[in-house]
Amino acid sequence: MNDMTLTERAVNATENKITARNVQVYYGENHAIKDVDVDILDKTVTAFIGPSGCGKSTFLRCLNRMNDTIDICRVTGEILLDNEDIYDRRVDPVQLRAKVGMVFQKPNPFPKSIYDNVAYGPKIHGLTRNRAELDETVEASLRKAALWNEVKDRLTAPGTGLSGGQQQRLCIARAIATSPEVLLMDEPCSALDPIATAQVEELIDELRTNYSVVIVTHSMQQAARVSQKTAFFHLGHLVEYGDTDKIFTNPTDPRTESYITGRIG
Ligand SMILES: Nc1ncnc2c1ncn2[C@@H]1O[C@H](COP(=O)(O)OP(=O)(O)OP(=O)(O)O)[C@@H](O)[C@H]1O
Repeated sequence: MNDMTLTERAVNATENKITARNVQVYYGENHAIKDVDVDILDKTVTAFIGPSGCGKSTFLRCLNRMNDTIDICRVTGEILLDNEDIYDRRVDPVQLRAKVGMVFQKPNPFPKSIYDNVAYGPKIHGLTRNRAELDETVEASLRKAALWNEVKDRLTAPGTGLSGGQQQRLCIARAIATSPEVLLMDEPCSALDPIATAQVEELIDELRTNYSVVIVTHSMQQAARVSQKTAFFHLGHLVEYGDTDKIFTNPTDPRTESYITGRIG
């Protein structure tokens, strides 16, 4: 894969998918996210970068309320998905997470067959009416995750028997199967070899045709390759957010410059 091909493609979306205003996150006394305002665009890949511990994963988890599962974590401020407050008490977090899917650092397929891994979400959310529809959803999701050709003859084999890169694409297929609008990816390539990483990066670029994708990455090269927008976090603050090309070639804030030139982080 040519490093430049992905970033050269023009940003084709300007609509906001997620709007965050004045977001604060606390773990007990630790104020981990401070005054974050950001607009995440639809049909765009947004990269969150910054030194270890700056709050990238914490803020990512705010976007589908995964922080709800951490007892000591408290989130304040406003996060809107299509102008609706995702922290409104009427919002069911399980339904929200079907709309705002997540892929984790380490591939984590369920100890089930390849088919059942992908069918799980549509089944629990009642998205298909019969087996034929479920089969279609499973196939379409595996195709979108660029995995179908590799697994179509062994759908009943365990998902955990696939290679690391295939497992990660299976997890992406599982996330896609509930027809999400946003995909959150927390360092999705950190456990993968360079070939599997290139495949997943290629896939991320394809996914933005249909989804808003937000990716946390430690790799600035990866952020430059896959994203159109980049947010740089430092000590819990969102220091700078803008076009990826601008952030990497002509950042406004000296802290961003120090990070991308390797002086901090
Ligand atoms: N489950 C948790 N319980 C308590 N504190 C946490 C928890 N998760 C994160 N933190 C704290 O929140 C701050 C931000 O951590 P976070 O993992 O979001 O940063 P990060 O930028 O994603 O780091 P890394 O790049 O190392 O993954 C840190 O001070 C961290 O110790």
